[in-house]
Amino acid sequence: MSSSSRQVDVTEFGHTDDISMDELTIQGPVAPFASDDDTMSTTAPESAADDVALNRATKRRQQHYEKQKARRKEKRAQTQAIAATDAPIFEVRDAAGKGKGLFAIRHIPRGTRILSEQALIACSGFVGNGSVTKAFYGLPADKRSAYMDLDCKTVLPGEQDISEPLRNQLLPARAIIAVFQTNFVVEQTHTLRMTVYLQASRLNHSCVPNALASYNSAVAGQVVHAIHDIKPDEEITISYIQSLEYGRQTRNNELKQPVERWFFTCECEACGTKDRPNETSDAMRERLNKMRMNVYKSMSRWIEGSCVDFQRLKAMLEKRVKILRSEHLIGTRDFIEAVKYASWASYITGDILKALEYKQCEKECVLHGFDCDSKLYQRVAAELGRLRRDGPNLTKDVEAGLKVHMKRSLEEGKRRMLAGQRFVALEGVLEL
Ligand SMILES: C[S@@+](CC[C@H](N)C(=O)[O-])C[C@H]1O[C@@H](n2cnc3c(N)ncnc32)[C@H](O)[C@@H]1O
Repeated sequence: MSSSSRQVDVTEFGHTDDISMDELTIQGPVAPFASDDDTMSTTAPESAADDVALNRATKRRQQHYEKQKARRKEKRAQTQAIAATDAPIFEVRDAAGKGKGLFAIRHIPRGTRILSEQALIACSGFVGNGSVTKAFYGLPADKRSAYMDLDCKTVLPGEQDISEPLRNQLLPARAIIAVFQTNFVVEQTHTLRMTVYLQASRLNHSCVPNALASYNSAVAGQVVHAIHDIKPDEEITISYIQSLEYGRQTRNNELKQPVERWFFTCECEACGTKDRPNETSDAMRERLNKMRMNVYKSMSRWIEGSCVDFQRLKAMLEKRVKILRSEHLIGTRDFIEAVKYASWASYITGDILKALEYKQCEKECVLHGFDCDSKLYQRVAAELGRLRRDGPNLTKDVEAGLKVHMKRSLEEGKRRMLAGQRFVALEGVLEL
């Protein structure tokens, strides 16, 4: 199917924010789609033999979906059982060489909401030293002391040669800023805000994270979900960087962008140690980076109206998904993006069954990583529902949705970059 020159509506594919929960439920087995569009011919039966083969394939798929559905139901029951008990599922403990960290104290199944928390301090608009100290002094005494107990590794300009205790002794207000700089997260609400949390701020970084942290507007705060099953005593980790599809060196450089905030070099299983770097993983992540860049380039060209070989793009995206799996990155933002694009590319090349499979996978990952009260889940579930219902008749919507999504991602990237740069304003701390 040629997709480069087609005129498209600017309706977002499947986007709706006010969808009912009924619409979000899976709508039974996938029906084979017949199409009067010859570009969809891979899914349209041409003879009785094709018909029989297609029915068999559909039946197999149906059984596969039923099994998956039963497995999901069982998992969901497990995570709900955990959420229903008041017993803590994690604790804050020393994490060798990393300060403190969060550790599971019992088995945490994938998809469990590990924590849901409101910000201790939130600053919006132009965030500078003044707004952070003002927010701090607005806290009750017990919260101020809990805040000051958070990590404050940050070294501000001009103080490289002063030891950490002395730095904070000399300039107490400086410690307030340093705690903020070490722990803030950037959140997209109706505006961009920078926040510090008491518990979520204890999460350490890994390039093979087992949890995902996000802002959830339904709870007006951070939520953290297990994206893998987590064993008792295992550390709960998240990724501090936007993408994990980079080689080791670049990932560690990313941790220092746009300014050094955290002062550590990651030694997770994907990084290895300085003396024994994990070269196999490094090669895989470099490959992922190249693939991702190629995908972005192709997509940008496509947005600008050039022709793109979607068959090749689809093959590359499928490879990307495979490598992400082998790197244990299922459920991460990178993985969700990869399956989303793989679904789009499959759809555009006429492989609707694959498009459905990838979309189902995306929905499952979003369910585990963000849960059903997130806007993202509601959107993806609605997209899957529409894909199931309307199959091949969505071409325009799919293409338009893809373009809107790509443009939005690029803008979001720029906004986040600006937010990070804005915070460099805190460099002026020594003038307090
Ligand atoms: C947001 S805090 C995380 C919690 C912190 N460890 C604590 O004790 O409160 C960020 C700091 O944790 C440490 N950290 C996080 N991830 C790490 C890692 N993978 N290796 C070493 N240190 C890490 C760094 O000192 C960083 O400045």
